[in-house]
Amino acid sequence: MPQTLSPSELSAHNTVASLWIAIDGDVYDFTEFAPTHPGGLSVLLQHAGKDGTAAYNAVHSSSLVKSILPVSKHLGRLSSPPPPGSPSPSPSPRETTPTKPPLSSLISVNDFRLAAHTFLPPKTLAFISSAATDCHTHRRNSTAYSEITLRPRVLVDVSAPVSLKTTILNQPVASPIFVSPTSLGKTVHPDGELEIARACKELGGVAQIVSTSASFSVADVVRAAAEHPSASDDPVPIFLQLYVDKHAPNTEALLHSLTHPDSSSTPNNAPLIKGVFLTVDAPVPGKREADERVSASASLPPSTTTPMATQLTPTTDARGSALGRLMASYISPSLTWRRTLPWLRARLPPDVPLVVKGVQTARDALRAADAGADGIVLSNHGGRSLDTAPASVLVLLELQRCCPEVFDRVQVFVEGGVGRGTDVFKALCLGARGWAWGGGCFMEGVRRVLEILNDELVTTMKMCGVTSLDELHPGLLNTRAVDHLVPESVSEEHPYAKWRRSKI
Ligand SMILES: Cc1cc2nc3c(=O)[nH]c(=O)nc-3n(C[C@H](O)[C@H](O)[C@H](O)COP(=O)(O)O)c2cc1C
Repeated sequence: MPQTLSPSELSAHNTVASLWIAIDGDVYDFTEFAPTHPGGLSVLLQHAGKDGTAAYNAVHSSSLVKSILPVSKHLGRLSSPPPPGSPSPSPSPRETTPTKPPLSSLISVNDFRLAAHTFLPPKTLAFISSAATDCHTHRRNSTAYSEITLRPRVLVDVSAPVSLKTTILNQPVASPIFVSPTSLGKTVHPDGELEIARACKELGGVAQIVSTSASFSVADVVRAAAEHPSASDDPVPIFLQLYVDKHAPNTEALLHSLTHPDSSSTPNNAPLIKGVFLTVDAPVPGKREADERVSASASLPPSTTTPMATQLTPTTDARGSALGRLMASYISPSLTWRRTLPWLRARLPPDVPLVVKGVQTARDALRAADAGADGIVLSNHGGRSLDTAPASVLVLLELQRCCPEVFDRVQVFVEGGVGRGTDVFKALCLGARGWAWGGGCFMEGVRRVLEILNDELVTTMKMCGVTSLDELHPGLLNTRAVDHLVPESVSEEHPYAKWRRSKI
């Protein structure tokens, strides 16, 4: 006999920490599922603690909820189900004035992600948290790490302090963890990318990659870092993430301005950037349905300008309102290994490294090395581009299995799967030089997030019996649970399925 729950019991569970919704008279606990809801957490929050029957039935079949949630999450029957869509007795968090939780109460990256869902405006949230179609890659980026287990060494003296200092593309940095480019920083924080630069400085010089579609120019970001008072005087290495413009002269002008600045911007007219990360995993925008669904006018901050890219006004079209898609229409879809890399190389001073961001196979890692790239980022845009592309840590394993020599030819970085210090540890053990974090989602507390990740990395190292980054190696991991998912050769043929023209 199922338990009976009253509407007031239901209404008490109206937050990300405890998120219950009634559907067709049954009460379900969505708390664990909510962060991975393909339509976005914010939609579930709108119905948290209430009867969501009408909204649910408008988009889902009645059986779906039962197949998605385990039986244990079906909590019981609602005693007197209110008519669909009727207001709940107590207001949901969305109906009250949202307040930001104190930073000190957030102690993990996931805490930040959940907190963002409680106070960011719907459109901002949809833009930063959405991923492509069913979000499989987005999820697998992190679950693949959890399938890889650690092999700790015990009774090792780990009393020595751990230094995370290393180099990235010849630049000294305070940590192998650095900040990925995320566009339109102002949608999250009025100072957007400037705030990230300040945090990177306070942490003793963490590398920051600034998006072509950033809310501030690279020159502004460099200045913000330089002018920010901080106990550490170590410089913040700032890199440009490059989307090549359909109108190539725009890109040429941008690169020229960053590599040949006037003396008012940098001493000795040195390049403003320490390198260029060319993004190659988004020749066309991914289909991010949560972003398409929320109207462009839904509480978007007034300023969504991109000083380094073609200006566009977010709007709505027949496919929806995705900010990511509408703002990306300046990006060229016609880049190639043969034309684009030599063209870019010729436009950069020899000491400004070029990195290919978005490599997803061993074959393309070799192509990047052959094309003279200095580094590659194994990335799928955080699952925002092509759903069911492989989790990036699996591509790292693919390189180890199929073309280990590539680690001697280019610096290999990994990103995707915002997570834990243990994830960073695993990527470093597998030969990654650095691990980039998609910082845009949490601009507000970027310093604290980086501190948490660094702290978790150090704890993991000590628990595994190592006190220096040089001591990390694959033998500290057990990858058997995912080894069967890793391709066995760089061949681009399928291992057994053969293409044949139909004879029928
Ligand atoms: C809000 C947002 C904006 C992004 N903008 C860009 C961008 O302008 N250029 C780019 O190369 N990648 C962009 N990315 C992808 C990130 O650089 C990175 O690949 C991804 O966030 C890594 O996955 P993670 O978020 O799971 O750490 C963006 C990601 C997010 C979440």
